[in-house]
Amino acid sequence: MAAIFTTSAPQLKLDQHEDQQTPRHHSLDQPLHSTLRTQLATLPTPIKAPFGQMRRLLDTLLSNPTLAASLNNTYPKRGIFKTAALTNTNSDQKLTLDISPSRLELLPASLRTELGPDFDAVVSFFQSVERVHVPQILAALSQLVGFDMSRLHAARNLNFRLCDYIPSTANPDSSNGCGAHRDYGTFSIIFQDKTALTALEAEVSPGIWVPVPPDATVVVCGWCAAVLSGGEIKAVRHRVRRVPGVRRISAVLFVAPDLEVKLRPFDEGKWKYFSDEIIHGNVDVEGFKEVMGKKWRHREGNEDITLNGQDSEVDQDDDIQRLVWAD
Ligand SMILES: O=C(O)CCC(=O)C(=O)O
Ligand SMILES: [Fe+2]
Repeated sequence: MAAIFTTSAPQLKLDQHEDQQTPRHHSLDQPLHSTLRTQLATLPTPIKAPFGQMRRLLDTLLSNPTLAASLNNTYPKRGIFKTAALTNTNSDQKLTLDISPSRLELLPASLRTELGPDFDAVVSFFQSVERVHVPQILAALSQLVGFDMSRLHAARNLNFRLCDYIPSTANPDSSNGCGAHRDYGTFSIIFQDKTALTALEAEVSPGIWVPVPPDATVVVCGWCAAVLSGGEIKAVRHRVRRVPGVRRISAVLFVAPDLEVKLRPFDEGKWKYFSDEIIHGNVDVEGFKEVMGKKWRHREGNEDITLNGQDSEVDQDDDIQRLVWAD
């Protein structure tokens, strides 16, 4: 089913779904590039994620603050293992472990040894996903948008992230595992540990949230894909609902264009839908990541910001919409 433009809001809108029970992401018989166009796409035969080792690594870091501090000291600017949810009741109620390729290079060999085989298993899992699935998805996106996306993704602007939705956060009754957002980059591959009850949800039309099956490995496109494709690819809003007492782990590989890539639609015919900032080539990936980064770190409890004296989620999303789209 094709996506459509509307003239009043020059953003891709999903067609109304006849039956809102399931997100349109798991039609495995459709080629990947056609599902990426409007919704989440499912990877039919994903690499198996080592969730047992992931869980053990997260448990080790949580129960060993000295080890966690040594890890965080290798990247003092932001840290690696983030635990704001242990003390912040309003932020996303999850812990994260962010190990980008560049941060990995900063790890001393002795610390790597201390982190042990579980850490190694997690790193090699992400490296396999990068080797196998990233080219596959970039090829599908290239076919969809009609230009070679892989040449914009040569410098490994990636992040390997584990999310741990532990029950014992500062706000154990909260259902907010991960607040509604769009990812900043080109796409993210989300592996889930099959935990039922808690759910990753996608917004299939404004205000309509639909759970993704807990055993699906999904591809969610982000803002960079939406802009570069001239709105042909949708940046899907998603969130994670949490259930008290239930732990969920996910592993996410975020893929973004190289930092110096200008965020401007490849097809000039689409420029009219975008802001002056975008069409004049004033927004590059690095600058856009900086703006978005403040918002997601705020949502995750790792940075304080106020926007126009407020910090509501709606304002934050509106801000990005204003930066990207024409009035
Ligand atoms: O945990 C998940 O399933 C999704 C997490 C997510 O959307 C994110 O970290 O951007
Ligand atoms: Fe996300």
